Amino acid sequence: MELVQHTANRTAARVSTPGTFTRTSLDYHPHLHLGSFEIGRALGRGKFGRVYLARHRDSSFICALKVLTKAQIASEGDENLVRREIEIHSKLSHPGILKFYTWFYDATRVFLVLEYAPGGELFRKLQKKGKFGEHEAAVYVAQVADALAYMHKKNIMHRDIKPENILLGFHGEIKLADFGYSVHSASNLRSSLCGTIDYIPPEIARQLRKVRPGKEEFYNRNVDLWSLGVLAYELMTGKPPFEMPTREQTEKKILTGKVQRTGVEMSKEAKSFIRALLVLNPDERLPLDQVLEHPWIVMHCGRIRSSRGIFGY
Ligand SMILES: Nc1ncnc2c1ncn2[C@@H]1O[C@H](COP(=O)(O)OP(=O)(O)OP(=O)(O)O)[C@@H](O)[C@H]1O
Repeated sequence: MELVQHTANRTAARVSTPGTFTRTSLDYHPHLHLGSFEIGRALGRGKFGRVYLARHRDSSFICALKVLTKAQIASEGDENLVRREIEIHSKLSHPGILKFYTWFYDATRVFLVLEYAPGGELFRKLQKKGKFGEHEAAVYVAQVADALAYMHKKNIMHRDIKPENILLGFHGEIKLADFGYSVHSASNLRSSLCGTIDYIPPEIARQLRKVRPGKEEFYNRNVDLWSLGVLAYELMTGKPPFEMPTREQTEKKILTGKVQRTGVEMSKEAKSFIRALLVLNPDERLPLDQVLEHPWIVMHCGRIRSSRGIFGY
């Protein structure tokens, strides 16, 4: 399978804490091992290893097996990232979120048993099509908003919303994935740096640029609202709104909050939707419940009262 090429300036800034990888009792499955699965084609490659299509031999259940190499995790000092991905992902159950079934490990690898998303990455589909029409974009954005509303209710923020982290199910429905940067927002405030440069909100860009050295800048779950606005813009235009030739210029542009003009025609509802989310002050961004009530969403998806409504379950 051809591997996904991320655009050059889509580099992630990461902060990680060293530690050792140990199992958590949660969702650990003591009876599974690699031999329990028939391994099929490679679905893709991530930072720590490959993902394969797999079939559980006893039940014939089809799934995706994400194989992480412990040595690779350790060499990057990313044990906490992986531990967090498992802890958070295993707590989530929503039709718009890729299911995390279980995990196990051997001497050299950690295996995550995940729902198989046959539609692949939304990023690939966007690359192929160039951009989506407003209706298709609104349907995707509404589904992501619905999944985020579920996560935020559980006090978890995703922090890494972007088309690369949105997979597609059998019917083309979204399956939010990649919870390495997600975090419980019990205090509602976290100050670690994360995310991909095009999608980072100004409150994080400011930290990256150390505009206020010595002063710790906090952020909360409203980071996901900004990223949702970036997603809506990119799906409709094919380009993220603050994309610039260099990372530094992109960060500066994000801090202005002024989106690029494109030749792409957009309805006034779509513009108003993006404007309501790409707001510099995190507290003034359109809250998720109002996102689903926004005229742009309502005109394309109808009124969505619950996750049942949008996913038709
Ligand atoms: N459940 C799945 N169903 C179908 N394809 C998948 C699934 N999980 C991953 N993939 C494919 O495999 C690729 C690698 O996934 P993986 O989650 O390991 O890494 P990533 O998200 O691209 O990067 P990173 O390692 O930085 O998190 C994805 O880009 C996707 O194309």
